[in-house]
Amino acid sequence: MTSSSSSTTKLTRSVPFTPKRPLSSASELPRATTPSALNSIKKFKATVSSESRLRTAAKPKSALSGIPGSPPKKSALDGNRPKTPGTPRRGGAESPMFIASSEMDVSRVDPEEVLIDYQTVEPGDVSGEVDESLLNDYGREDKVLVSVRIRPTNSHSAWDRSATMNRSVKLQPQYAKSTATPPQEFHFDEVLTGSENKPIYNAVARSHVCAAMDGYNSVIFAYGQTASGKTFTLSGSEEQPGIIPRAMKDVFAYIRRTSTREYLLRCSYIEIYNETIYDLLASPSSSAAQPVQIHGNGIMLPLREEVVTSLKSVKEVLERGEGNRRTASTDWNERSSRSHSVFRLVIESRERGGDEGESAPSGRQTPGFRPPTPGGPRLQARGGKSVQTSVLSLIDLAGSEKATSDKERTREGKYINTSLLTLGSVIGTLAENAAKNKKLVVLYDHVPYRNSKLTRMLQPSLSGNARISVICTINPDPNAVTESTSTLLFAQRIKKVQLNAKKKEVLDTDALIERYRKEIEDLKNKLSEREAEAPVRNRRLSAREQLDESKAMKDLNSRIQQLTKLILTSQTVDETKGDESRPASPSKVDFDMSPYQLQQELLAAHRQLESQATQILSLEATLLARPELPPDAPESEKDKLIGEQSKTIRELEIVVRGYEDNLGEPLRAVREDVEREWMEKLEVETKKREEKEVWAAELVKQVEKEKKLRMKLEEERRALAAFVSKFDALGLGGGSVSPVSKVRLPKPTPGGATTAFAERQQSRVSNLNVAIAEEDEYSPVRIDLLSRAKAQPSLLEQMPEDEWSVIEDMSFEMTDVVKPKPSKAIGFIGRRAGSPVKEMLGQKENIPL
Ligand SMILES: Nc1ncnc2c1ncn2[C@@H]1O[C@H](COP(=O)(O)OP(=O)(O)OP(=O)(O)O)[C@@H](O)[C@H]1O
Repeated sequence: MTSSSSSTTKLTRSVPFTPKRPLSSASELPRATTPSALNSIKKFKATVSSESRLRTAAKPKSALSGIPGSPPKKSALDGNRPKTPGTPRRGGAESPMFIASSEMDVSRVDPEEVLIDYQTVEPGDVSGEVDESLLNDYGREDKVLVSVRIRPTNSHSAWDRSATMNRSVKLQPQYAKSTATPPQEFHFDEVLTGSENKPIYNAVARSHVCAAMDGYNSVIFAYGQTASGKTFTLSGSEEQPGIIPRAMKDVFAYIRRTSTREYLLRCSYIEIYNETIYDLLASPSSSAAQPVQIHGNGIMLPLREEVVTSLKSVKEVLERGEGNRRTASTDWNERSSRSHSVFRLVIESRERGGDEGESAPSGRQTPGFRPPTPGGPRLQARGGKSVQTSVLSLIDLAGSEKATSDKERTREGKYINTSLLTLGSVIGTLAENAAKNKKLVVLYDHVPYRNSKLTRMLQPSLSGNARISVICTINPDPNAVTESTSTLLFAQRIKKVQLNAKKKEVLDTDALIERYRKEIEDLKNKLSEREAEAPVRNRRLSAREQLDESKAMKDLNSRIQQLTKLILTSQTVDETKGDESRPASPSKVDFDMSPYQLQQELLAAHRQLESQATQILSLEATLLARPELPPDAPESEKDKLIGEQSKTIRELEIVVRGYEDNLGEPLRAVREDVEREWMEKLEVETKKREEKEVWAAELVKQVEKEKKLRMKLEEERRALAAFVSKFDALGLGGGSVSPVSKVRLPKPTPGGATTAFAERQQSRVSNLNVAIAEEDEYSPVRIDLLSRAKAQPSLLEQMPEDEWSVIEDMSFEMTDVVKPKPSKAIGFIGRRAGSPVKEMLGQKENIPL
């Protein structure tokens, strides 16, 4: 924390910087030692002050000289933990202290890079190197630590910060509104600049992180105009990790080095967008359906809190929350935070050893940190174990801004500006009240906390129960002088706010760590009871029951292990690291695997189980963290709770219904498509069928007709046969010689009666076909009859052969003697039959041919 000369030296070197938006054009002194990652950043040079007044006076070279690789300072090794700022030496105070909300922006964090494992923590990053005198100073004054960070610029800076020991900033006279009065000079704890985040963290945040680990609520927030560098300061970049990743690294480093205590960490991540609080760790749908509400004493519900046991798990939480954050491109910032974001780490800790049957390990001591004595002598005397609960809140406020060209951005800007304005007036009132307090005025002004979600959430912290560090970021461009002045005035006001943070160190049976510890003890007792009874009991039990019993004992054991794992100690923190380096589990069991590989497989499986168990416990914790109403609570409160829960259920139902509808819709659409397609096909088929039915009816009609014709023909055939018989009788009868008898009937020849008859038949069929054709040109019957007519043998052909033989016998020859005379009747048939048979047949008028 101490701003040493070394750090100063470092900071005064020119630092590269490329603002994402074109702020200015000129560049100042480029820095040769710039990390390559910052290549895209335009170069600039700015002098930096990272020293505080007292620090400079007391220890010109201290903590910051202990950058990576530096050995711990002697004072640290003495075991005298430096006091965190504002620490009131009132150990064991039981005054109620509630969790304050906190905000932080992680949008630029690359956890992979910044969340370095605690084992690789550089000595310079260890909290123990914080300068004790500095911490004492901040603690004694109980003031907010106010720093200003001037963003590097490529153009001319409107602000001069080198006036007074780099702790003050003054507007250059040529940019002042009036030349009559010289510009005001602003004084702060730190006035910093440059693109390096490490000195910023050391100067403005480290002491507060340590204070949180020591049991004080701590709030660190960045305030300033949009695009002035708030997110860069809190989250940083891959090359320049900001306060959040550095703070998390310090938390684990602190645990690793504090062998006398055990810790339980859980974190949450929220954002305030358009005056609604969203849980960034819940799914976006449930977070939207059920926004977080602030209840009495700043308690937020429903809020998802996740137990974290390693930097890796913090990284996961940060990544998840970051993914859900709202950022957008504005006129001033390519990726502007459109909401206030709060990352909170709840730290529960208690002294190790004693009732949990563990002795304090002989681990390394945090350099410069004396193990805390929880509860103080009073609690110790009671024989209880006090639990410390504190919250570290890291807040990235959305930037104050003018109206933008985008309608939606302007609407967001309105909410942002309103909440920042409320924050300003709250701070103003608090500062006035602090002044009145000094003057022993009893009547205080009302503080308008409730005028915005942000101030409501910050109420517990702002009303004094937290260590606060504010980093006000300003854009040094001459065209941003108005906004920068406004930011500096805010910073000046907040400096006057009086704090009185206290540790919450009580016999808290509700603390999660205590509940877990208690559960572990109960489980251990159960396990040892079972183990003691095992020899006797096993004799009575069947093999099956013995198996069940051993499984139950295994379950007990694994639950104990899971719970134990959540409680972090200087030793388990190391174990967590070990777990993370294990290889991933192979998906299939390979019997050719070596025993070592199998063991690794087993370990990976165990790890997976444990992480699931951790998740379950985390959820249990969330469940338990919900407020419980005592049985004697007023009915109105019960009704309110029931009402809220029913509302939640209803909202969830709506969400579920929405999902169902969304799922059902495509199915309905598919069904309709299929039905439509098949309906069309069905219609076509129905039409075809109807046509075929008509066709079939026509066929039946024609067949009937044909049948009738056939019957007629049959009659004719019979008549003809009868006639032929009669004719035969005529030819053979009486023995008398008649002119006829002299006639020798010729055998029918193809050119004779048979042919004539066949021709007639053919002609009849043709006539018939013509008739049909006239009726229906396309009648199937016509075609059928034609084909049949061709295939149909003539009546004579159908005549049995023996009958033909009769006719053959009857055959006669036409002689000149008996030459039939042409008659009308004969003429009737004679037009086509020239044979004698035809002529004779033609005499039979009743035979239609
Ligand atoms: N000290 C700095 N050194 C180098 N780059 C910086 C610095 N401060 C800000 N920047 C760059 O300027 C741009 C805007 O910064 P940043 O997003 O942090 O602004 P902001 O105040 O968070 O804006 P908003 O309120 O709109 O979210 C970013 O590209 C960032 O990397």
